[in-house]
Amino acid sequence: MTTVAIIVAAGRGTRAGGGLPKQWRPLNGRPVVAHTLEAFRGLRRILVIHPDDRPLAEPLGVELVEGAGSRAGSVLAALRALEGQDVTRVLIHDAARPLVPRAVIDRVVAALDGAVGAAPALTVTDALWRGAAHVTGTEDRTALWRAQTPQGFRFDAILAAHLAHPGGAADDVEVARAAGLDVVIVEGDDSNMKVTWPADFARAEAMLKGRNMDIRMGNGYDVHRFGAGDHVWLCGVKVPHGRGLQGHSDADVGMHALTDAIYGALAEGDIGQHFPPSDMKWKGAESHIFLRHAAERMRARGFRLSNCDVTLICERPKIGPHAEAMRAALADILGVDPGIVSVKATTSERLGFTGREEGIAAVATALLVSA
Ligand SMILES: Nc1ccn([C@@H]2O[C@H](COP(=O)(O)OP(=O)(O)OP(=O)(O)O)[C@@H](O)[C@H]2O)c(=O)n1
Ligand SMILES: C[C@](O)(CO)[C@H](O)COP(=O)(O)O
Repeated sequence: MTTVAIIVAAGRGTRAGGGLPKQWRPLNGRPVVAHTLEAFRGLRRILVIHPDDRPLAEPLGVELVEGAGSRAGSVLAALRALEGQDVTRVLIHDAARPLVPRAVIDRVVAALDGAVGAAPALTVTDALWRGAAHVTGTEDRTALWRAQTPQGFRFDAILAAHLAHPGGAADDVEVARAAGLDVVIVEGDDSNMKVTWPADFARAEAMLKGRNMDIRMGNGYDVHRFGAGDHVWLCGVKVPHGRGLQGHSDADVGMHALTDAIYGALAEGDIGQHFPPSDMKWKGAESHIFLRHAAERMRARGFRLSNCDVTLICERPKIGPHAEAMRAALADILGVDPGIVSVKATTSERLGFTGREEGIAAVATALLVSA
């Protein structure tokens, strides 16, 4: 059983405007048609092009067929090119539908096991009105469908149907129906939109970004012991206290936990790996250096911070009066809005090392999303 995907891309995209025909314009950095072809990977693919677009199409490395002045003419050109090649089924798809989910393609293919033709569609969920500037009536929308592609057929049947058709059909299902072929409806998908108007590019890009979104969560934990001193650094704020925190750097336990949470989300180790305590260069270092580095790594990897949450665990100093300043300091270092930075504190009910005031612990979580 040989199934071939015919991707029709010979139109001029006049409604979309923008100079280059819509299928050659970029969507998230790649031509629309490159996304469409990728959706059919694993199948033999034929791309139907306008002769003027050959220089754009050749680098894609797929089989090319030159189309005609109408969509139906372009489809027929591909069908004729496949004649005598032992092709049993074809999936005819608009290049202008780059977001077709694999599940839709699979449903069409599966339905062809028991039918001559199969095509995806969606029910009409909005009311349908008649009229111009004013509503003059409402259409009955029961049994109405919004047609999508790929439209799949037994090869011989659809070739014969196209050869017999007088022209002017909206799609291949119309051609098939005119030849008396039965076409099964399978479930389509909202993301399988056809890029038709200028605003559709932004909509398709947003959908693509949502589909490819990478969400990363990381956590961090740190502890520093109390020693002599008259202040502690916590989340970038100098807090007066009867003792100080000991450490190789300025011992900002909250900032260290947050830095590790970001490294953790990136799966890039921890502070110790990036700034080894054995390296005297970092002796007494201000901890914003570490947090800035983690934030730079985050941005370089194409992520942004969705939110972060730091909890300081200590009996004293009391954190509440400083929490807002800490949020602002962390947000400033990270280059983000303080609204996505949380700093809070808890005691450990006088239990354990924090309860005995031997040191301060901090835990942090960070959520990163692809930018
Ligand atoms: N002569 C044609 C006309 C259309 N198509 C393809 O058929 C699909 C659906 O058509 P449509 O969205 O109408 O594309 P265009 O005809 O390019 O758009 P417009 O009508 O705005 O010019 C598109 O992938 C288009 O490239 C084709 O291969 N050959
Ligand atoms: C083939 C099609 O995409 C199915 O919905 C549609 O018929 C193409 O219509 P257009 O008028 O060429 O935009």
